Amino acid sequence: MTQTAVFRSILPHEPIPSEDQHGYLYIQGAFCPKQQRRYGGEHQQEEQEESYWTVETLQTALSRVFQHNFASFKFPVAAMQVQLLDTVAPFTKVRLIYKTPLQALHALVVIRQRKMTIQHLFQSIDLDEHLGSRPIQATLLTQQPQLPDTMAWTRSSPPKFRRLLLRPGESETLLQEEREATRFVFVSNLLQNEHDTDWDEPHWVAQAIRSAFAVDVEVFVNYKSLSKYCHLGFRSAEEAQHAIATHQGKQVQWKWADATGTEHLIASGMLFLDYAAITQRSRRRLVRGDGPGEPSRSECTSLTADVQIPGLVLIPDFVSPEEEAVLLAVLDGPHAPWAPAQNTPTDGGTIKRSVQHYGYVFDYRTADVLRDRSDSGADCPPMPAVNPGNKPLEDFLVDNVREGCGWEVVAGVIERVRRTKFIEEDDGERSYATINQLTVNRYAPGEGIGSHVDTPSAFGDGLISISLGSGIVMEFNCVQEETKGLRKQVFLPPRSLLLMSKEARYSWKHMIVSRMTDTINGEVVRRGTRISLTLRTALDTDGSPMACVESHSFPPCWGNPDLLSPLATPDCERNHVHAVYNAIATQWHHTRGKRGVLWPGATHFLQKLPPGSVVADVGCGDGKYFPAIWEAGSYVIGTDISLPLLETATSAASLSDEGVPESRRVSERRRHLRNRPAIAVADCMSVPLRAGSCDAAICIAVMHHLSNESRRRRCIEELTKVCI
Ligand SMILES: O=C(O)CCC(=O)C(=O)O
Ligand SMILES: [Fe+2]
Repeated sequence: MTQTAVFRSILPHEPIPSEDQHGYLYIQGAFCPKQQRRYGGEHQQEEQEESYWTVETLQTALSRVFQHNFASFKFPVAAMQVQLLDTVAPFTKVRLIYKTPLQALHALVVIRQRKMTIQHLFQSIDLDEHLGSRPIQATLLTQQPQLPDTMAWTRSSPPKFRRLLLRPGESETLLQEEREATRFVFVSNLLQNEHDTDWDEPHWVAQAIRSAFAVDVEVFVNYKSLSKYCHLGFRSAEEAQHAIATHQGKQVQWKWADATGTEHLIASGMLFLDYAAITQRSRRRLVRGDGPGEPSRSECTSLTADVQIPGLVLIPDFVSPEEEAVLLAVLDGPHAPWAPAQNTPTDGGTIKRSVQHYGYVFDYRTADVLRDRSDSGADCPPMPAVNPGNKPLEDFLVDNVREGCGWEVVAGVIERVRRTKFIEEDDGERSYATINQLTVNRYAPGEGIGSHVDTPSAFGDGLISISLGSGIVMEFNCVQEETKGLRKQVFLPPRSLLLMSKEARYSWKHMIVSRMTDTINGEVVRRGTRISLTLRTALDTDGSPMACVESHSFPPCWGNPDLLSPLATPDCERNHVHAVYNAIATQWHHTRGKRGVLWPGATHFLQKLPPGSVVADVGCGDGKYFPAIWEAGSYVIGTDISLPLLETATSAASLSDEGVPESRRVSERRRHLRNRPAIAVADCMSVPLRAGSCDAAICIAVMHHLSNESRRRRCIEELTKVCI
């Protein structure tokens, strides 16, 4: 036995491994005397004394306590060895080694039942010190390796069972097969209703049941409600069948004698047994996260099926990887409408993470929704609206994902959420069609969100959070009086949807701890950037849902949606104009570029310009009009948003006269101009030429590519600007 041995805690339902040579108990508390404080007379001066306890003194004291049978204070189980696991004050961890696992179990039960404190322990050896008065925490340990996956239920989430009874519409053959295959058994008439106060120690009851059935059986008792039934998990279906065959209808009277010799009645009456199975939800649990040597360590491994907070639902893979990529590109892209930093202060300063609000602004200062969108700072972008035409929503999403139309995909995913029928315990199906507010949170590694309940008067029931990019652990803290302080962690995988409704929404605070890593399944995982979509129903002051303010105009931006900034390139232009020209630039030039026909009106206009004029050719493409400008005796400065197209204007093909009709050739006199045309990559929304620096501007076959009126107006303004 060395200090480096690996231990894991035994949960109440687990069998105590019979192969364990010894019994191990882990106890926790502050085993060091409190620093003594003396108050000096009138001046109330505080004088502190350093703790003089050392590892040796404590080791001696603890050994005296635990290695003797102190009948007087009813701690009759002497340990073989006492190991102090900490080497510095306040010495919180101690491991006791007993001769047998059963002895360790007895010691555990005594410590728990007597709610033993450290003060209590040391009184038995007349140690007059100021010691802690909080109950010691005791856990039974084993050196056995982890349980097989099928048995490794987490502490907070034992499986849920159902009786294997024939339900209307179900096949009898199927039921028979299920009964033959299950290793779980329902037992009733087993537990006493009238029990003494010492009775309900889980390990103790479990031990009694085990000795009646089989040592290796798992025992699942609902101790909270002290119901008269329990479930047993045998190692195989055959063992389960055997147990039913041998114990059905048996008259029993089981007692359990504790270490002091006191007998406790566990069961009396006629047993009834039946087949049981675990429910679908329980199957989805992850394996236990207890790390080696650290009993009861809370780890962030749980899915909602484990944490069992009523109203908490997690749907993995709610968005596809393709949808996620497109959503991240727009929501974290250059045109994402982040809220100005001054819009996001909390009491303690400015919140670190960036946020976007749609529909209604959530004001972190007042923890309320800004209901009047005409107020300054309340004019966030409207909710992205779907426009699927006659298409089913999912086809609309597939098409827009393929085309990379990100805002349409945001709108489609919101609509998918509104149409989702969530299965909630007790209530059956429920959907949240009234969703009218979206907050996008961007968490860089190390960023989080403080513990909160979303303001009940600001948002209705049903808070939805979709995780994109990195997964993260969300922590829930119970605020309900009876179970206050209960803490649960849920891992939110990327692309999952989390619903918080009812108890999970109103009686639990949620938070994301600001840190760089999460421990998932015992493994420390670095966080990446997480973008979350929080979808809620903003409420009016009378509690009714606010109107849904939505728009098909993308990209969304702050301010009046009718006055969309013309400077922002809409996705449809980016994807259907820019990307297309970039891709086809060379072919386009060959097939219709220089060799195509010029507009007669345009050539006429150019010829009428006074010689020596400077002409801006905005959206010049491959420079098709350059020769006509030069031949008219003018100079040209060409701009275009597509670099590949501009490159064709200076390519070898452009410089050669091969295949170019006589009328389109550049004369010898103008050759020097052709060899180094003045060109620049530029957006026609912002032409980089000084106002009035040109004599004329042309903009040919461009305007129809601009997708809204404000952009077309803006382009014309730019053309006028360079000439006037
Ligand atoms: O990022 C999340 O998933 C949760 C955000 C949240 O709780 C909130 O914005 O109120
Ligand atoms: Fe929240």
